[in-house]
Amino acid sequence: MRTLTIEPLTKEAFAPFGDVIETDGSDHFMINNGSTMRFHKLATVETATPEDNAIISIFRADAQDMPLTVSMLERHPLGSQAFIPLLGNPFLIVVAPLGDAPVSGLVRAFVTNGRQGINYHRGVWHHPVLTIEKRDDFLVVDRSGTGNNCDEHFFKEDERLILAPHQ
Ligand SMILES: NC(=O)N[C@@H](O)C(=O)O
Ligand code: NI
Repeated sequence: MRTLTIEPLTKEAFAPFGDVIETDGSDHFMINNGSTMRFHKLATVETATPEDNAIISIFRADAQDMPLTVSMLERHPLGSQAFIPLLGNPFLIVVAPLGDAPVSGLVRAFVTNGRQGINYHRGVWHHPVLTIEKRDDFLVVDRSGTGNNCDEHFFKEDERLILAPHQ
């Protein structure tokens, strides 16, 4: 099984999968009579139909045992999904490009710097949220509506991957 190389998250590297929500290196303009910087439209919320809603939730996630065998990825075919850390901790991301199924050889892993969130574009394969801390909180912005919005793909045994952040 391939051990994933964990890359530092950058807008450029993550572009095939979605947006990086961060102030570093992001355009901004002043509002509120010059007292506030607005880092405007860092990402957009994708939905599928006019009846859909973009909703805001909080995920309180517990750490997975590491090293982790990545045996599955999921995607949301009807909308995007954003994770913004609430406690300033780095977290891990595992993604694969759009397609009918994730391709094991194209799976990539990233680690955030604690000041970054991400917005998975609609249909991008990703692992459910992966904390580094024992428990961590995320603001999550994603789509609510009718229909199935979560496809899961389970890798064959020889396609599984290893995520080993502490090695
Ligand atoms: N199921 C759910 O809401 N969470 C996943 O989509 C995830 O990416 O963590
Ligand atoms: Ni998800």
